[in-house]
Amino acid sequence: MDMEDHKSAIDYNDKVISIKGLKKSFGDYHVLRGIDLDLYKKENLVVLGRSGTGKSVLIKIISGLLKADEGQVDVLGTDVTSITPRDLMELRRRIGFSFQNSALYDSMTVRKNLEFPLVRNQKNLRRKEIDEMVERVLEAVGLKQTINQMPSELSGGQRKRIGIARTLILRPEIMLYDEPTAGLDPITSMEINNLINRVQERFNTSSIIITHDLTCAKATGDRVAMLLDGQFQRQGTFDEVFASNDERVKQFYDYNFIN
Ligand SMILES: Nc1ncnc2c1ncn2[C@@H]1O[C@H](COP(=O)(O)OP(=O)(O)OP(=O)(O)O)[C@@H](O)[C@H]1O
Repeated sequence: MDMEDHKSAIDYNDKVISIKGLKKSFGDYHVLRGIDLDLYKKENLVVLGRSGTGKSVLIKIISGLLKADEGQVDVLGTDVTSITPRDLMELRRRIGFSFQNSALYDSMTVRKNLEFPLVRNQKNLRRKEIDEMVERVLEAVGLKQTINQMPSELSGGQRKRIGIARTLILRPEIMLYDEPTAGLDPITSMEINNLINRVQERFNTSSIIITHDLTCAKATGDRVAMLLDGQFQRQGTFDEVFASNDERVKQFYDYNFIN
């Protein structure tokens, strides 16, 4: 990392997400049973939880794709539980999604893939501005040399990084990463973890990182929150969360630490 890369200070006076008493059920199944969670400006928050505990449901509620049954969900100063469709669209532009299925367009070069969201969202950009923005995000993910390549010529890790670059080009204030290291080998995973941290520093983003890769959690999380039985039972630094005698926490640690 170069000299200008240093961890930006988290601003604990600025909550970008504030969730209180969030509940969500599907029929008789109570997935989220009273969630309280804050995300601060420039913070990386890792959400841990076993498969099926409601991590994706939580992200969908934050991004307005699912409605909460109860509770308050403030995102960038707006309550998404009572938002109009138009305001929701505006809000979504300020959020970057890095999801497992956010695939690149196979028939377009890296450059075209990166231009795509820009050209669609900001109609009046000049060629020079577009080129500069593409180069800036490519540089940020360390893949300038791939600009004219096709996605099929890239490794899985490189494709993931280009996907993150494509999200960054719209300058999101919040980044949501869903299983960012799933399916990647340990070294490639480490590169993605470093990138998540670099994005936070360079772009001053606040992030929620959903994972069950504990190496990723430890490397990226300023704070870790563990979802157990529909609630965040434990929140704190990685070490604080796992310094627990709770059998469920111990079990999670034993089965998920890949290294
Ligand atoms: N639209 C829906 N309708 C009915 N049930 C749903 C719906 N969405 C999610 N669920 C249920 O809610 C529970 C939590 O799902 P969710 O996808 O949030 O889990 P997760 O923690 O993200 O798990 P994973 O790590 O496997 O992705 C699951 O039991 C799922 O079947």
